[in-house]
Amino acid sequence: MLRAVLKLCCGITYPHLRSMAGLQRAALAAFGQEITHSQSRGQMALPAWSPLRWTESETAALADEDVFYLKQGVAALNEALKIVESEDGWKLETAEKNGDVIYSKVLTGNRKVFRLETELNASPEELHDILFFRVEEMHEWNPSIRRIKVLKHVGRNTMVTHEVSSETTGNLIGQRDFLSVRHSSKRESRVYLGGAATRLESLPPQPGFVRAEDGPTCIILQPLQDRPDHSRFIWLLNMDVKGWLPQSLVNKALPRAQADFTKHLRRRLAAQNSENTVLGRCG
Ligand SMILES: CC(C)CCC[C@@H](C)[C@H]1CC[C@H]2[C@@H]3CC=C4C[C@@H](O)CC[C@]4(C)[C@H]3CC[C@]12C
Repeated sequence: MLRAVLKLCCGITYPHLRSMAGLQRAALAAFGQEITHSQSRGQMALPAWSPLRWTESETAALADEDVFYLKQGVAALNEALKIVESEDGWKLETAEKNGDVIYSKVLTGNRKVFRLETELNASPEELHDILFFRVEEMHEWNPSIRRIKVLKHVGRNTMVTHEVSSETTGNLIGQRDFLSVRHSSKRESRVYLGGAATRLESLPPQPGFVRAEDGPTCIILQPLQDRPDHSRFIWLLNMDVKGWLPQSLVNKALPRAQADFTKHLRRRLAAQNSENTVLGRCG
């Protein structure tokens, strides 16, 4: 099992590692083995971004099922990054006054995906906190979400979540539920969030709900060069909403849902910022 984790972490799945020269890769593999040894002897602190960064007990307790979700999460992030970083085939959908720009692209198999790019008034760390670690609070600031529940944690950076969208609020599509694996990773100053539809025996599709499939999807959070407390926000929406709906309706609703989500995220950040100002003044 440990070998599986090591193989996973040492780069078969991370694209920037896959493209490394042979010698570098060998060095990294050796480094990985060293880490695993030192870690099992409890000698070494790993950097914050490292996917190997689990406590000894967590690693030891990692069941095959956990490795499965971890692998799925990492693979989802990598696949989504490949799509979002591809250069050709993107078409401008909308450009808003607030800076949101949405592009779309049709993938093989006729799936249309959407890439929203904008700037947000928060650092990548703050957004990581709001969008990943505090994902269960999302319904409090986003009316398109009914509820989100974390069903399983694998370490700090991987989880299985159940999401239910709202039945109303500008949603042309109707209520859906999603079961997803979500994974986050930090490299240098960037934060990456990835996700994809997954399965969990204890939560099969629910009667009365259409289970949609999210992903492979990702969000990239990158600090602005001159303002590190602001972020460039790039979000790939890649969703199969399922059910019987005209494609033209779905293709209209998705970028709208994406713009809407970002609008509420902005409001959430503005509320937090004004709260900080008040607290700052009082303190
Ligand atoms: C169009 C209809 C069917 C759906 C509308 C609601 C959509 C936009 C909602 C439903 C569930 C939501 C996702 C739930 C959880 C996460 C994980 C988080 O780390 C980033 C945001 C992300 C990825 C949300 C993005 C927006 C989302 C996909």
